[in-house]
Amino acid sequence: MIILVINSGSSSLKYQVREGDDVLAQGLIESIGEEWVPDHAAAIEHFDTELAVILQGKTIDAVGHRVVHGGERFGEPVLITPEIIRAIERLNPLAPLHNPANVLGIRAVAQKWPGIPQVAVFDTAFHRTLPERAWRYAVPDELYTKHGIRRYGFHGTSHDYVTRKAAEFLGTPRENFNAVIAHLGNGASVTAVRGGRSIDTSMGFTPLEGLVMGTRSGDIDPSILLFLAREGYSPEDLDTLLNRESGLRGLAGTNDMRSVEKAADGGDKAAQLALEIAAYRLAKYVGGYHVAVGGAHALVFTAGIGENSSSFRSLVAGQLTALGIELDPDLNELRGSSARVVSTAGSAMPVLVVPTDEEGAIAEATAATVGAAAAAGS
Ligand SMILES: Nc1ncnc2c1ncn2[C@@H]1O[C@H](COP(=O)(O)OP(=O)(O)O)[C@@H](O)[C@H]1O
Ligand SMILES: CC(=O)OP(=O)(O)O
Ligand SMILES: [Mg+2]
Repeated sequence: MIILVINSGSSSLKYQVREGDDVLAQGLIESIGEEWVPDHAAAIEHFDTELAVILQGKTIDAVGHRVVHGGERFGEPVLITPEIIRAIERLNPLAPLHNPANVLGIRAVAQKWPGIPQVAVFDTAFHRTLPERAWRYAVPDELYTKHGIRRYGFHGTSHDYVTRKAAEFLGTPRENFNAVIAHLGNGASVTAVRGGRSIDTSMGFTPLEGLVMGTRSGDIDPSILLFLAREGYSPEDLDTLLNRESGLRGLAGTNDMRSVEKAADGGDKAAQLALEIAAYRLAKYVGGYHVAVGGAHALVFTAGIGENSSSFRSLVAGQLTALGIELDPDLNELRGSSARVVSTAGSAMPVLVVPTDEEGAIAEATAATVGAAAAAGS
């Protein structure tokens, strides 16, 4: 089965064409909204020509989409229908950077290839096992019952995949595996895994809570919003401020970790402080989640920063000596595309780097969902 996987961001679209474990094509279209790629439909036209060459007459059997917010309704991957699109759209306000783009991607595919089965795979799904003490905010009940205000958690496809790979790598049955998983990309989140399931995670009602991210503030005192609102900031101003102008960008002027590290190496004090704050905040979560899972068997780094930045891993580990965590400087510098240990033999728990593969996991889920629907229909 040939599957096209689409991960639509607000201004970019990542795609992969997979046949089983083979990646036949992949790409990234940036600057959607600019003149040369006005919208997501135009982005699809961009890679359609390339697809025709690669597929050589074969056709795509199904399309799998990463959908960031599934709310309380969506757990398992679902076959997309017009009703499902509307339900995803109703969740737009909860993931303003992500869900509207996801819907645009789905509609663009439906328009381009009418009738092709499309599947939505939700970032929130893996966190449906959170116990209530972790997903409840300490606010009056009607905020939950009326507005659905609770912790949902995100990056679930990645946390789930990385949990499976890490357990396999260590030879631990998943159901006995406790770990702290740090997904550090443009968006960043950390998950407490107990018995192979998510029991707590740093992102909350939206992907804004938790760690310092590329452009997002992560945790702040909510009174700051009230204060700024009284100073005349509108809801849109606050949204832009915290979702797009904060995090590494707010502290150091850029959301790209490579640029922050380069500036810090060159002596830029703001960049050095940004790294320190981001590492410190993550280390505090790791300590908390080590307690939450009843003793982690591993600390796992993944995604763009987690997989590639040895210096950020080292900054974080430097804050975790109280847990007996110790990185091996040589192993930490080694690069690789498969799971590996970066800690010393004497470290109280292994520190792993496990490359994530959200697209592979989405392709697998898409094939399974389409297969099951076909079996049910025949
Ligand atoms: N070699 C590297 N060293 C440090 N940071 C890196 C490196 N490669 C990628 N990154 C960082 O990873 C982040 C992007 O991660 P990624 O997982 O691709 O994000 P997303 O999927 O959310 O767009 C960026 O901040 C980028 O600078
Ligand atoms: C949910 C989220 O933050 O996703 P991303 O890291 O792709 O922005
Ligand atoms: Mg990502």
